Amino acid sequence: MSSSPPAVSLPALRFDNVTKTYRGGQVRALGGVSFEIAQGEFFGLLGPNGAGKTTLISILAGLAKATSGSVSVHGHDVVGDYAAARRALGVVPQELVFDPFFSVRETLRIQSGYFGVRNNEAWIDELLENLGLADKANANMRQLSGGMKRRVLVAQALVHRPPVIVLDEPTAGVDVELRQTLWQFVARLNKEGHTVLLTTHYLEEAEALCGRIAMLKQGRIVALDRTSALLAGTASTMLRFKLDQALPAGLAERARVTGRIVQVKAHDAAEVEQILAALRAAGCQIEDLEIGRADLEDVFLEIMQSEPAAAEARS
Ligand SMILES: Nc1ncnc2c1ncn2[C@@H]1O[C@H](COP(=O)(O)OP(=O)(O)OP(=O)(O)O)[C@@H](O)[C@H]1O
Repeated sequence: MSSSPPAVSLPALRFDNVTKTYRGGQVRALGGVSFEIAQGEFFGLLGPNGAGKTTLISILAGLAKATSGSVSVHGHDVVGDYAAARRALGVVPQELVFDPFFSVRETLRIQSGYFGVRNNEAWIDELLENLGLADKANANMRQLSGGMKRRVLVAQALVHRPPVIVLDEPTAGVDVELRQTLWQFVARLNKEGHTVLLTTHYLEEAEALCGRIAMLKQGRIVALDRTSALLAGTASTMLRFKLDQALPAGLAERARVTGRIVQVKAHDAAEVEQILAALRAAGCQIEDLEIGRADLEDVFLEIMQSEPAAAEARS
């Protein structure tokens, strides 16, 4: 049996100066990533495409090897103590890979066997029920829609009741119903003490769910803080409106434009007035004006645009 100190004093996950290069050092996916996630946290890992999120999760799950540095799960090194580290983890991968010949229930039984868990039917039933899969238990994997397969991926990751749950973009391309079902269930597991590490491009989800967030850019952490602190640390007001014509010079370079929707940041009421005056002076006909608080997407864009990739983590 292990002689480690009581589990509660150990971080759930620890990344210590993790680097990863590909193609003989030509591609640097991770450039020295260090942070810890405490047991029971709901933690978000955000970053643009290619930032290194999946690489970090692959190293954590033992699917890729770090070029240098180390990663541990509840104190178990993912290389030196692979079996124990892997047992403590439930990883929901991005890609849907299944054996098409097994039914949903058989798939979950096989996965239980892989982790040496016997007599797991009650928990498998609970997973099927909570993930809206109960009526698909005997369906073959190849008969399921993409969204249903994704539910099975989640069930598969949780079959051995891991204390740490890792979700790599679990809601990419899935419908609203599954997102709600999934978040309800994951939030319940988190309340019951499971640690959750989530990567997502849906920043609204990260803002609603995660207590702390790290942002990766080009393989380095450029922000790491409580979600509330990240939100508080940015300009507090956003003007949002619709516009069918070009923005006047001076506003165009400060604005975020998505189709007809324009968003401009303002630091205070005087700046709001200046922006509206500039629009009026340029003869812009704006519609559906809203003045609201900056959200995580605004914070994310601000950090990604301003932080040099080589910046060290703020914690
Ligand atoms: N097997 C590989 N060979 C070469 N380069 C790779 C390999 N896997 C990843 N990379 C590179 O490493 C970097 C990080 O990729 P990674 O997939 O970890 O990013 P990500 O943050 O998960 O992106 P996304 O949001 O698109 O999933 C990218 O530049 C990518 O091209």
